[in-house]
Amino acid sequence: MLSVVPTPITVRVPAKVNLHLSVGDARPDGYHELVTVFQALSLTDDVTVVAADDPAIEVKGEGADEVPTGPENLAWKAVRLLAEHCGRDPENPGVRISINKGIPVAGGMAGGSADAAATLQAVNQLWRLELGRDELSELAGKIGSDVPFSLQGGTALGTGRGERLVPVLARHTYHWVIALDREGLSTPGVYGELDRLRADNGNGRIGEVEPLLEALASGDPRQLALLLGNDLQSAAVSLRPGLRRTLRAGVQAGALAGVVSGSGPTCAFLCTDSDEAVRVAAELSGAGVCRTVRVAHGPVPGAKVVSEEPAHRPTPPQVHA
Ligand SMILES: C[C@@](CO)(OP(=O)(O)O)[C@H](O)COP(=O)(O)OP(=O)(O)OC[C@H]1O[C@@H](n2ccc(N)nc2=O)[C@H](O)[C@@H]1O
Ligand SMILES: Nc1ncnc2c1ncn2[C@@H]1O[C@H](COP(=O)(O)OP(=O)(O)O)[C@@H](O)[C@H]1O
Repeated sequence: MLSVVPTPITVRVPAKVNLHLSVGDARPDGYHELVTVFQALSLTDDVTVVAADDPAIEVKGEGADEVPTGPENLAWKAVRLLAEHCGRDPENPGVRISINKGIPVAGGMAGGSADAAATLQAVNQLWRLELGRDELSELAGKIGSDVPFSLQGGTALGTGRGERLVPVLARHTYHWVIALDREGLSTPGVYGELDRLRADNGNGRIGEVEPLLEALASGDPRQLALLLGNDLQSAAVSLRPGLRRTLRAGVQAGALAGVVSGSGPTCAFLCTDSDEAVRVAAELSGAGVCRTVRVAHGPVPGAKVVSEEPAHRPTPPQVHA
């Protein structure tokens, strides 16, 4: 009898930073209406899926210990949703998933969303579903507000919960220094803290998004730096006061500007060019204000298949007796 060696599929997927994150009031469903500009950065996770009788998930790399491997893992949610969508058994999807994390966990850089997006893309190919971009994006939005952007990548304007996207013209590659904190922050916790701060003292709001879109079209990082803004920053700083020091240290080290990424606690610093980013990263890493520092650039593409190789390549062919 002939059996086919299962072919694993690996998808690489980027982190994101919010260049602009304007948060409206809480809606009746508990979500906040957003106007945000996402940019996909070159910190990535790799997600590999392979057909297997015993479904399982394994997580390696940056912060792997903090990532659940059960049904709460967003990659599992993606597999179950796709199985339901195409009439397979969601309890027994016959897929094994391996995640190699380079995106900080609970860092406000959409790592879990990235893994869900990568899994949608990979399983779409594994099961030869041929779902198009719009259909995958609709499924992505059911998993989490950030998941459609992780699929799409680039630079995009997000509205609604953040799931409705329009691509944005970004003329330039931007160079970032990313400061990772010692411990994550909970996204609902940070939104809740913002509501509390606003109820207590009417906490200020960042301005309109149009000037930032113009700065992106001009391609001038100095202009963009002046316009980075995040309504969640005050809430993240309120929960993690040490971030104030981190933000100051990045600018003192020579970054054009710094901003808390999404719900934090990761801070992103925009630099004039790649050499300057390396220099700022070295100085910031010596300042003792964060766990570790990375250099990244953006925009980069969204979730993308990077390999479709045989799992164990004994010697070709892929079919054995
Ligand atoms: C803050 C942002 C900014 O891009 O990113 P992160 O910092 O998490 O990466 C996002 O809004 C996070 O999106 P995501 O992490 O996908 O959130 P979801 O799973 O959809 O929602 C988790 C919880 O966050 C809160 N939430 C999320 C999105 C939104 N527009 N309003 C909200 O209030 C709700 O409490 C919700 O229950
Ligand atoms: N594949 C995954 N990778 C990382 N975290 C995950 C994943 N699936 C579920 N989670 C959970 O989601 C929480 C938020 O993680 P993450 O998406 O990395 O951060 P953020 O929402 O701040 O961008 C984590 O604390 C973890 O418990």
